[in-house]
Amino acid sequence: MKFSQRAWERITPLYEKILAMPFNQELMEGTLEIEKFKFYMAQDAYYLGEFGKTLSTLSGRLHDLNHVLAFSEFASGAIVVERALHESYFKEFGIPDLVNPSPTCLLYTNYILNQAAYSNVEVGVAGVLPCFWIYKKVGDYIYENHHHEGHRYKKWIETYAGEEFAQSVKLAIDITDALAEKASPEAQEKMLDAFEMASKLEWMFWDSAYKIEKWEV
Ligand SMILES: Cc1ncc(CN)c(N)n1
Repeated sequence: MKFSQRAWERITPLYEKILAMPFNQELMEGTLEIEKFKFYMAQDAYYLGEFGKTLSTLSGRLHDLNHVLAFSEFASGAIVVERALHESYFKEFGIPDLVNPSPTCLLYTNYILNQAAYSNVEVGVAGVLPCFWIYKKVGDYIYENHHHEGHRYKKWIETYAGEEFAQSVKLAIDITDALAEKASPEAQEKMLDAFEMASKLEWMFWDSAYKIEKWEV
């Protein structure tokens, strides 16, 4: 069985929980409070900068030049394409440019950066795969089930359900599978653990946005 199949099987119950989260259900219905969406967007802007750095770090550590190129393009995609989405919402909602990361956002970004810098490269790659794959699946689910007329969060929905994003996701899955094929069984277990941990952190990220998480101290 391919690594990606094993990985998805491992997180399927968690993925079902992600779909059912109030943040995603209300975003799909268009009833999500603007304040929650604004908080999410601001935190996600911080996240994307760190995600871009993580992808660049991985690009520099990969061996196959096709993989190096793919990760360097993912890095610029995360910063350029997704930032465009954020900027339009930033203007619409008046979100400040400088964002202090919430506890969950800091935890998540530090986790992926740390894995990318200090774990075996295939483990670092497995740690960013949920950022691609879960967003694609959630984006498709929301796209298929939302009402299309005048939806408040249309631009967000179209970004993650779009063809351009789909191609990146497929490539990220294929690269991860290729790296897993060459990895030892122990390294493959670590890859699964990193994939699962990042999936949990995706859940936490949406949850923290719904709660408008604050630093208590
Ligand atoms: C938290 C998070 N995870 C993933 C993605 C999609 N790159 C995102 N925009 N934000």
